[in-house]
Amino acid sequence: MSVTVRVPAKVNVQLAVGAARPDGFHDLANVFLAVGLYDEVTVTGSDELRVTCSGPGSGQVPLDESNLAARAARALAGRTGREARVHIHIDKDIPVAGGMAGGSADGAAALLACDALWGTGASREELLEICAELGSDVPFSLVGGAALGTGRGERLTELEVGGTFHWVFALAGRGLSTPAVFREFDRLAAGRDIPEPVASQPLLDALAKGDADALAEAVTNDLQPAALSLFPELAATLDAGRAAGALAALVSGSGPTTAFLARDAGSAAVVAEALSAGGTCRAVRVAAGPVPGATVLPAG
Ligand SMILES: C[C@](O)(CO)[C@H](O)COP(=O)(O)OP(=O)(O)OC[C@H]1O[C@@H](n2ccc(N)nc2=O)[C@H](O)[C@@H]1O
Ligand SMILES: Nc1ncnc2c1ncn2[C@@H]1O[C@H](COP(=O)(O)OP(=O)(O)OP(=O)(O)O)[C@@H](O)[C@H]1O
Repeated sequence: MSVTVRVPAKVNVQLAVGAARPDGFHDLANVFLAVGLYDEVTVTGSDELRVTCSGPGSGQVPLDESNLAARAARALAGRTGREARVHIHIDKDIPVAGGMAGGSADGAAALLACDALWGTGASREELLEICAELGSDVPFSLVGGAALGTGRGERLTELEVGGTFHWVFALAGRGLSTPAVFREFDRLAAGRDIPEPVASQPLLDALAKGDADALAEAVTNDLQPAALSLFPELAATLDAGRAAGALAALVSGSGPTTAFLARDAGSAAVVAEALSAGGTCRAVRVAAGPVPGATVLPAG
C-alpha cells in the first residue's frame, strides 16, 4: 500500500529578523504564504527505510538519513513505537536550496504520509510538535495557507487572506545555504541595535483584504541584504522584474530565489516572459497563493 501527499512551497511576505539568540537561532516575525509549486511525496511499505528522488534539481537532494523526509519518518516511528520501514519517493518541483522551504515541505509531507500509512492516530498537535523539531519552516508546510510564525518561525498563528496573490519566481543558477545567510545577517548587523521582530499591521491588513497593491507596499525581508551580499548578481534579477512591471520584487526567504508580486495572472505572465528573456536567472515559474498545506491525495 502507498500514500501520496502533495505539499506546497512558501514565500515569505514579511521576514523580520531579531538578534542572534544564545542557541544560535534568531527570533522572527515570519509571515508565510503557501504558493502553488508542489513536491509529491509517496511512502510505500518496505523492508527498510529508503529515499529516492526525481525531478529538477533532484541530484542535489541527499538520499541518506539527513533527508528531512527520512528524518520525519524516523521521528514519527520513534514516537509511535514502530520502525520506519518505508520507501519514500520525492517527486520534486520545488527549487532545491532556493529559500522556498523545499526540504521542509518534504519533511511535512513524509510525516503526513507515514501517519496515514501506519494509521498512528497521532493528533494534529503531535504532528506539529514533530514538525517543529525537524525545522523552523516545517510546521508551516503542514498547515499551508498563510500564517505568522514567531519564535524561530515554528509557532504559528493562521492568517485570513481575502484573495489570491499572483507571483513569479526567478530561480538562480546556484543555491544559498540558510545558515550562511543568517551568519551574513549577523556579520552585517554587528555593532547595530536590532529591534524585536514584529508583524507589520499594514501587511496583515493587505493580506486580509486580498489587496496586491497594499501588499506590495508592505513586503519586507530582513535577510535580503545578507542574501545580496553573498549573491550580488540577484540585484540584476530584482531590477529586471521591477522593470517588467512587478508590483514588488524581493528575495524569497534566505534566497536565492527571487519573488515578484504581480497585479493579476496576465501581468504575472508578462513579468515571467520578460525575466525568461532577460537571461539574469536560470528558470522562471509562475504560482499563486494561498493554497492549502500538505494534503493526502486520493488513492489510485
Ligand atoms: C529563512 C527561512 O526559510 C524563512 O522562512 C527560515 O527561517 C529557515 O527555516 P529552516 O530552513 O527550517 O531552518 P532550520 O532548519 O530550523 O535552521 C537552519 C539554520 O538556519 C538558521 N536559523 C533558522 C531559523 C531561525 N529562526 N534562525 C536561524 O538562525 C540557524 O543557523 C539554523 O541552524
Ligand atoms: N527532502 C529534501 N529536499 C531538499 N533538500 C533537502 C531535503 N532534505 C534535506 N535537504 C538538505 O537541505 C538543504 C536545503 O534545501 P532546501 O531545498 O530545503 O532549501 P531551502 O528551500 O532554501 O530551505 P528553507 O527555505 O527552508 O530555508 C539542501 O541543500 C539539502 O542538503
